[in-house]
Amino acid sequence: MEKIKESCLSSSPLNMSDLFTAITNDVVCRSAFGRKYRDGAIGEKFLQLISEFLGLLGTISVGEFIPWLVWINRVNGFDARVDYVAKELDEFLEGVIQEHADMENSSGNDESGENFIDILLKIYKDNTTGVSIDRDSIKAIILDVFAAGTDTTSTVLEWAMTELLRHPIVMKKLQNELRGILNGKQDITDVDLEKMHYLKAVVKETLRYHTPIPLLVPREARKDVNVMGYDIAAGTMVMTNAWAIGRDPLYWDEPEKFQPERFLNSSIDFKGLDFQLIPFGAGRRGCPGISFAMSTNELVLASIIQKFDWELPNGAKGEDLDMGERPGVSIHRKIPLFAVATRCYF
Ligand code: HEM
Repeated sequence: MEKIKESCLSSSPLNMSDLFTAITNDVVCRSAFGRKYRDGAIGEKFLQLISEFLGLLGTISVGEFIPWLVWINRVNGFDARVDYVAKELDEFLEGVIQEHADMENSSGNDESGENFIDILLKIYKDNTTGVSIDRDSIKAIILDVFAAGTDTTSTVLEWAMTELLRHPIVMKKLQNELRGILNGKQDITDVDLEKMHYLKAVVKETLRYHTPIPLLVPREARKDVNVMGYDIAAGTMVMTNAWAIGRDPLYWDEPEKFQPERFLNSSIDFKGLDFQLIPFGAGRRGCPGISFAMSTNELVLASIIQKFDWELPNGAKGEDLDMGERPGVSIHRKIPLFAVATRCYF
């Protein structure tokens, strides 16, 4: 907030895309690792590795689709990049785990400020719980949370802010709701968020209109099935186009318009039970991070929209914004979003 305030005082444009990436990195790092990993040589290396890792996840590997062409991955350097990133990330995560183990040894069994790694390490050491976990699994779980939770959440914030800047009436309506509920209060609580129905509708509409992972995560059919008249043989890789479902005119009125109002008097939710809106997938492998993601999205959006007025730089209009998308597992803006905080309310 201080950084935005500074830019507001000097009326300088802020790279909102970078800002949202930094916030979500910090939030997930503090929950998963117990501290931020942004500054210094280690932080820089970590961010660069994560970016490589996500890039590799989003790369189409020929061998995955045409198995006899798998040798191409060796020739074009894909396998070498995977090996390099796997080794470096493993070393990094080993270091993080060791740091926590050392801290615990030096400070006894202090429960204060316990984070995800501390809890996993406890399960690792404690064999009275009936649950066992090895060191590799700890590393895999932490990386899973980081990779699944950071990029996706910042994508939602980036597109939500883009749409708010393109739709000044929606922005004003949201600001009125937030300022009405908070009434000058600076800290936003869970109880406040519960009352913010328009905010929730804006986030839902962003998840529908800019589905962060458009093709979800591929699944494999375990047995022969028939879905809506289509035969799917056991072993077939199935991809779900959640983006297309979210824009299907059979289920949505004017699907190509960004209209949060459509969710105000509707019970449609994204928890995997209403199949016309499945940005988090569905079923037992559906996203376990929904609550974490929604709290982060709602809290960040509510804070920046309540505390500041926003405009596009150099008097640009919403319709001037480039809406191009960058390919990847989660779909970011092709060009970073810049905006100016024109007035500060704290
Ligand atoms: C807006 C943000 C997010 C979106 C759109 C999203 C979306 C998804 C999707 C589509 C899947 C695959 C579901 C399926 O195949 O049915 C998934 C899986 C997963 N997500 Fe999220 N996610 C988000 C945030 C998070 C966060 C914050 C975390 C953790 C803190 C998280 C952790 C995971 C994990 C661990 C899986 C794998 C689950 C499994 O394979 O059983 N996600 N997510």
